[in-house]
Amino acid sequence: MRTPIVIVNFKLYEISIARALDISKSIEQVSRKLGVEVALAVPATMIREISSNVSLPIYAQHVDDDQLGAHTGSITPELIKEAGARGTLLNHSERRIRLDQVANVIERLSSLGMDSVLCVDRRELVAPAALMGPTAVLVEPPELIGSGRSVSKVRPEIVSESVKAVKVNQSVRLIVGAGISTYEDVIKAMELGADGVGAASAVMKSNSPASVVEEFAKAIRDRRLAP
Ligand SMILES: O=C(CO)COP(=O)(O)O
Repeated sequence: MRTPIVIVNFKLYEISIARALDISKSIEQVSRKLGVEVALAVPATMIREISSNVSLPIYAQHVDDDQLGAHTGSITPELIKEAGARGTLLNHSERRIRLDQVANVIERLSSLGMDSVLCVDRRELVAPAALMGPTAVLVEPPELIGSGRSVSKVRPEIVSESVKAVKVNQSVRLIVGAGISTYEDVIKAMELGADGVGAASAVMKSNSPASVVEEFAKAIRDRRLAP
């Protein structure tokens, strides 16, 4: 995973693959223009089409720990890799997995050379999550998700304390999300030491998703250029 990074979680805000592909291509142009890494977490049914047409890292939004065999409806690390994904969100507050499966799924993803973004809902879980060795920990207080009130603005201590906590494992990045909506939200997160931001509704509910991502990317670029 290249950081700093913007992870756009499409969630279920778009069900048309054609429209999701248009959004992805326009975000790809922004990423290229500003030289800022952007990953897209898309519904599993869209991974193949979008990863085949967009050079950005495409992530799944969830994977199961099921093994090959008699399992119905499972989405596994092997399946999303076959579809062209470079990684996945894991244990998102809207799609939890059993805690006893997290370490094994991270190991399976790592053995496939895939990124794992392990989601936690509070700063106290950042250190234990980092010790499981994911690529990144994404901390998102559920009460702020979809609120338009950003964690970096209304709960900056969650960001600063998570930045400290993640250092128990030097190889793990710290990404923050929930309510991230503006240039200022992103630059504040970066100033507090985050390696990136995760966002969904501000991007996907906008009439111009790429324009919102452009503001986020400008904040990351400007922070990088700051003395
Ligand atoms: O869940 C999130 C990203 O995974 C954050 O959602 P919002 O950006 O809509 O607050």
